[in-house]
Amino acid sequence: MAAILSILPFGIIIAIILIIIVNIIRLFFIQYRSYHCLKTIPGPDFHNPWIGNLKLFIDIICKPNYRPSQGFFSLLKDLSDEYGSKLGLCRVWFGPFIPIVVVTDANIAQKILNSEHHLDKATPYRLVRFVIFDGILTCNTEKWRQQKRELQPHLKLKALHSYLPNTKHYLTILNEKIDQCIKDNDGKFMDAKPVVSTFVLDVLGGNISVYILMNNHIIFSFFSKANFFSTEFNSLSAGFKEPKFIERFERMTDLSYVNLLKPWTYFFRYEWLNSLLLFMTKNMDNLKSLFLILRFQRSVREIINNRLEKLRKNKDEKTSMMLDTMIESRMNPNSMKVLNIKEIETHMNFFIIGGHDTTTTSLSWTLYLLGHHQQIQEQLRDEIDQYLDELEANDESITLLNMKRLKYLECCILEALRLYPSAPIVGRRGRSPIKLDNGIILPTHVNYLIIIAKILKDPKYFHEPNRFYPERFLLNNDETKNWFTHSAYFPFSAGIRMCLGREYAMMQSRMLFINLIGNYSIKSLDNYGELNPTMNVLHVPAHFPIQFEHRTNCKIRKFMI
Ligand code: HEM
Repeated sequence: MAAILSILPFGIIIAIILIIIVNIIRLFFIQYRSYHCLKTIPGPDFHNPWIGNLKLFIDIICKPNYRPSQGFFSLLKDLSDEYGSKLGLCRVWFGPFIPIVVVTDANIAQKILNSEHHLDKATPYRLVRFVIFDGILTCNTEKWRQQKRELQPHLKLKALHSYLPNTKHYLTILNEKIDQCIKDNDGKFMDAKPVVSTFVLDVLGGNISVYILMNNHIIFSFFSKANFFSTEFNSLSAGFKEPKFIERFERMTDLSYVNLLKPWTYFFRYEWLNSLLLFMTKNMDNLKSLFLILRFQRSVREIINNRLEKLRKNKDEKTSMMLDTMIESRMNPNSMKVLNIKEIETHMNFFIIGGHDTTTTSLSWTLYLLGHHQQIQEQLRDEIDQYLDELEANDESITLLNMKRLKYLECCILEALRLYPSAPIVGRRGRSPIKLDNGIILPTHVNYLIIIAKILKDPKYFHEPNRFYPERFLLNNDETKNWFTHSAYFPFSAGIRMCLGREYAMMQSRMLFINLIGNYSIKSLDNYGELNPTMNVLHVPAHFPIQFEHRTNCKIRKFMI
């Protein structure tokens, strides 16, 4: 016994060394195999697979005053322009461990997105985990199935119905603010983005947790309780002032791209520590951003805990809203799955951040385009007026179902998303090889970055791809059939891991534009085409000056009550 004990430490050391050696050999083997397969795909030259094209990326990130994520994405776009036009894909060896295949062909994209073995997210998604944790957007397949089951009910049609009164409530406040601006400043706003962004944020906060709507006043909303960073919430009441954490999130996700260049970050999973190191080394202001995010996360936790306490004391206060439903799973002994505080927090974080940025981007660009295309705005106005007349004649109110009658409105929103997709790139990682129609085999463990933004403007599928032309969705000709058959229009991604919030986003967009176009005529005050959209993790929202003018005889207001 004593002899065994004396050699035990030695045995453990040998075992650890063996595990390391086996893993290195395994990695080497995977690397070699991937290298061999990917050699056939066009892409920039490199001399060995351990370093690959890393230098290309380092050059970008080391450029002074350059935004890392912007550089990263424009490099991918440039590479696909240079090498990807023939096959619709190119490879870049993002050494030492990440071969990346950049996809710009609709058919290949669909093949990957619809494959059961390609549900894992690409490695770069890990970089934003320190902000939104290992939530539904970034987690791997096994965890994702569970998270989807938990989140899906809150984004289904039944839940969306219950979100309508809250959305109407915030639209009324939005109108009051715009009316005030018409009185004080001729209806001119220097920047349209905060107008949209604060509305989206308040509605999201309300939809998570509004539970009493009394005399048309919301008594409890996630944000009004949050008091995030002493910024007044609701943000609409604060006069279109965006809370600080929104801007900080943008800056931090941007900077986190620098982590992509540190191979150890792929193994070392404590994202927050990686981030702390990164932000500390950059500058104090970035460090402040990090602490702001941590405070945001702490506030979210506090709200959940307080609400839990309250519901424990009085179960009858429970509503059907997202936060309460999740909390209830903790108190109900018959629950299929008991969510812990961390899991609820992860869902809340994702809902706020994921739901806010994407929708704000899409709405701000739609507004921008409508403000520059008066004829299209006119046509939309006619459709909305006719819809409101019908509602009035039939004594109906605005509902999810009847809003879908507004076909031209839907076309405008979809066309704006085609030109400026909120999520311009999606990424996947393969658990098995995939064989393309042209015989090329893409090996396991490859990261795919699918440039949706480029596919949505592919002239093969979209005639005059840079034109804002909502009617293209109504046509029934060869062009439409072509992109429909090839599923070339997918701004919400595709396959079973596509956007869960699509209907939610469409509802919010429809409501906003029925209200804005119904109430005002809108003019974008900059020169069309001068606004240069930057591609980031998300497309950057449109910042542009805008002017609202009252319409005469508008009927919309009585439908917002
Ligand atoms: C115009 C607005 C939006 C656009 C264009 C959009 C687009 C997308 C895209 C492209 C993805 C796939 C990302 C990937 O595969 O990496 C995605 C995922 C997702 N989106 Fe959205 N989104 C929008 C709004 C929203 C909103 C408002 C919510 C919820 C409040 C939401 C919830 C989700 C969820 C839960 C996922 C993850 C789905 C999964 O992995 O199963 N989205 N979205």
